[in-house]
Amino acid sequence: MIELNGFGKDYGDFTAVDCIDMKIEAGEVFGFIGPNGAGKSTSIRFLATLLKASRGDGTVAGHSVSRDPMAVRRVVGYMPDNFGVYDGMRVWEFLDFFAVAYQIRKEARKRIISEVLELLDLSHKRDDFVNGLSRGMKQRLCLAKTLVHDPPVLILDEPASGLDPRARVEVKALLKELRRMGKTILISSHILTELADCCTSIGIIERGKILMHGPIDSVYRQLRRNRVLEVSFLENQDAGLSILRSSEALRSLDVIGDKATAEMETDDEGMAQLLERMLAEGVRVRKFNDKDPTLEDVFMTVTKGLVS
Ligand SMILES: Nc1ncnc2c1ncn2[C@@H]1O[C@H](COP(=O)(O)OP(=O)(O)OP(=O)(O)O)[C@@H](O)[C@H]1O
Repeated sequence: MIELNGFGKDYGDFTAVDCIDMKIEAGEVFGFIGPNGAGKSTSIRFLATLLKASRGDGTVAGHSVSRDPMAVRRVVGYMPDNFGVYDGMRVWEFLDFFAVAYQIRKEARKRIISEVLELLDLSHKRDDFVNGLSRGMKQRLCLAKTLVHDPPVLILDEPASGLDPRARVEVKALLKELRRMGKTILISSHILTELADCCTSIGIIERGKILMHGPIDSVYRQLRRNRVLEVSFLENQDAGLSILRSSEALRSLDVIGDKATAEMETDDEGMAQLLERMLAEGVRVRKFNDKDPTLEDVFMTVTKGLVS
């Protein structure tokens, strides 16, 4: 649904984005992550047809971004990182303004505006002035305006930045709802825990280069040579620890009270055999947990923190 093919962007002598390839399938929620200045907004603004490529191209729903930007605009709802809302306009007028820009007929506009206001939980603010809304509400209104032409693709640049925790949870719930409605969503965020909950795939960019991208599970798996095992012992802890220590897969071991945290270089089969051995030798365990890495772990492993 969204592709970048050798896309690159220079600002004068400076290469902001090198030459990147990226593919996002229909129905995905793709988290685009990277340190400050990595090239996320540049790539996003190109896909939203607001910036010309220095090299390469991209497609959205099969339309070339460089050659057919008008077709791309019809299928994309774009929310910029620094959104502006027009003062002196009421909420419904703001949405009507965008609906007119998308050439939606007058009869349909009223219905569509009511629907998006309801979806974004802003119906009660319909006649309020935009500049009187809280930041969270303005952000929701901005998301509402990306939906008025019912685009299959949403490109959202930091939609939850500056929001309080409750408003963030609401944005997350909204993303899930939009995914359920069949939208393909590209979202950039610094808040990794936020993305981990709702993304199906991710791309990590640093210094204008894609370091890794794909379905979130496969990204985790690729980084999972060493896994972290957490064991809590109920009985025969010494036997359990000596089984761990004698394992060739063991890379490090921390023991606090009845809990052991072991870094193991092994696969699923190796983990299963370890548990079988413990049980066979009379070790009783309360917890045997093969701890999943977090998106933060992935991010810290993949990026070098070279951009600031
Ligand atoms: N108009 C411009 N002129 C010159 N340099 C620019 C311009 N826009 C962006 N850059 C530079 O290009 C690089 C990539 O910027 P971009 O905004 O794409 O990064 P980002 O990953 O979105 O960062 P952030 O997370 O801080 O928003 C940065 O070094 C930035 O300073």
